[in-house]
Amino acid sequence: MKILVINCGSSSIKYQLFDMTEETVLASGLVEKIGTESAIIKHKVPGREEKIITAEILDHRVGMKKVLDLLMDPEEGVISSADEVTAVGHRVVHGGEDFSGSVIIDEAVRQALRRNIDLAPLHNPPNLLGIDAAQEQLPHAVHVGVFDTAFHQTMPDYAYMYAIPNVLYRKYKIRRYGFHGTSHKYVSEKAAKFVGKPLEDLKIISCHIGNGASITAVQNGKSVDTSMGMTPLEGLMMGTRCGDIDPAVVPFVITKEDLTLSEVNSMMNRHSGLLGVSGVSGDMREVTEAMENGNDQARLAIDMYVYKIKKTIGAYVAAMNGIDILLFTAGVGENASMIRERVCEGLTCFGIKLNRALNEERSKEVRRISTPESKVDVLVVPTNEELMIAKETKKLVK
Ligand SMILES: Nc1ncnc2c1ncn2[C@@H]1O[C@H](COP(=O)(O)OP(=O)(O)O)[C@@H](O)[C@H]1O
Ligand SMILES: CC(=O)OP(=O)(O)O
Ligand SMILES: [Mg+2]
Repeated sequence: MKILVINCGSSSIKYQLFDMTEETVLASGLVEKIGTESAIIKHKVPGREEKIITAEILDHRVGMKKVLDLLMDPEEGVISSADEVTAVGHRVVHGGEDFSGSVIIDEAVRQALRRNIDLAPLHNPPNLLGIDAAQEQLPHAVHVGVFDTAFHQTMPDYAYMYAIPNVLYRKYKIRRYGFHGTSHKYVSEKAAKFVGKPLEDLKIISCHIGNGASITAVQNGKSVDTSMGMTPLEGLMMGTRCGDIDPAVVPFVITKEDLTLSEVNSMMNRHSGLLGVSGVSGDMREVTEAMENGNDQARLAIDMYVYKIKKTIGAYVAAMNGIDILLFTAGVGENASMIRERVCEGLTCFGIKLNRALNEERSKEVRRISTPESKVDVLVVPTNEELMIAKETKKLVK
C-alpha cells in the first residue's frame, strides 16, 4: 500500500511517499516559496541524486500538481499513475476540541477545520489549501487528517484552562491545546519500547526542540500537560518565537512603539526567540557559533533558552510527581549535544546523570545518554512525524 504524506505550510509543501508494506520511503521532497515565480522544488529518491527545480508556482494547487508530476515522471518518478496512491495523510496543525484522533476527511471535517481557522490563522488555511489541492489531484485516494493537537486532548481541565473569564472559553474555546502531538506520541512509544517497559507504567518528559519547540508530560501514555497553548507561541523560547512573556507587554509595546496588533504578533512570532535576543539568527547552529566567537548577546540567548527548558522539565516532574524517562527529539534535541548537556547539568537533584561521552555520539537510532546510576533514563529519540502520519492513515484505510 502506498501512502503520500503532506505537510502544507503557508508557502511550502513537504511530502513523503511511503510503501507501507515495509514502511520504506519511495520519495520525499519540499516545495518552497509557493506564490512566487521562482519557487523551488527539492525532490529526493533514495539512492539517487537530489533533483532541484525552479518553477513558477503561484498556489498550492499548482505546487501539488508539480509534486505528482515528479512522482510519476518517467525518469525521476517512482509510480506510474496517481491511482497507485491508496491514501494521503495530511498534517493538520489545529483540530481544536473537535478531534482527539485522526479522521477520514469529509465535508463535515472540512467545515470543522474552517471553524478552527481563528484558532490557527497561520497554520490551518494552508493545511486546507493542501487538502483541497490533493483531493483534486488524487480523487480516488482516501484522505486522512492527522492533528498536532489530538494527542493533547487528554489534558485535564485544570491544565488546559486559562485563568480568564470563563465566558471566553464558552464563546470562543480559548484554552490551551498543545502541538507537536504526533511527534510526542511517536517518541514516547519509541522510548517505552527502548527501555522495555509498558508505556502505561511510565512517566515521560518529551522535549521536542526544533525550530518550534514544546515539552510534554506523558503519564501512562497520555499527555497530561504541554508547554504550547492556544497557539504555538506559548511556552519555551524558540528559534524566532518568544514563548511565555507577561501578557501586559503586548499593550505596553503597542502604546509605546505605536504598533498595530498584527505588527506585535509578527514581532513575537518571527522576530523574537533566539533571533530576537542574539540579533544573529534563529538557527541554533549559527547562534552557537556566534557565542563561541565571543558574542555576548548570543551567550545570553542560549542561557535563556536552556534555562526555560530546565524550568519546564522541573514543572513537569512536579505535575506527574516523578519522572522515569527524559527524552530529547527534533532538530536541536537530536543534534545539539551542548544544549542537552547544559539542560541535564541543572537537573541532578532529580537523580539525572548524563554520560558525557554517550551524549557526544551521533546516531539516527534511539539511544541512552545517561549513566547506569542515573535514576532517570535520558534518551535521544529521533522523531519521524511523517511516518507516524502514514501509520495513522493506514489504520483508517483498513
Ligand atoms: N547539528 C545541529 N546543532 C545544533 N542545532 C541544530 C543542528 N542541526 C539542526 N539544528 C537546529 O534544529 C532546528 C530545526 O529543527 P527542526 O526540528 O527541523 O525544526 P522545524 O521542523 O520546526 O522546522 C534549527 O534551529 C537548527 O539550527
Ligand atoms: C506547531 C509548530 O510549532 O510546528 P512547527 O514546529 O512545524 O513550526
Ligand atoms: Mg517540526
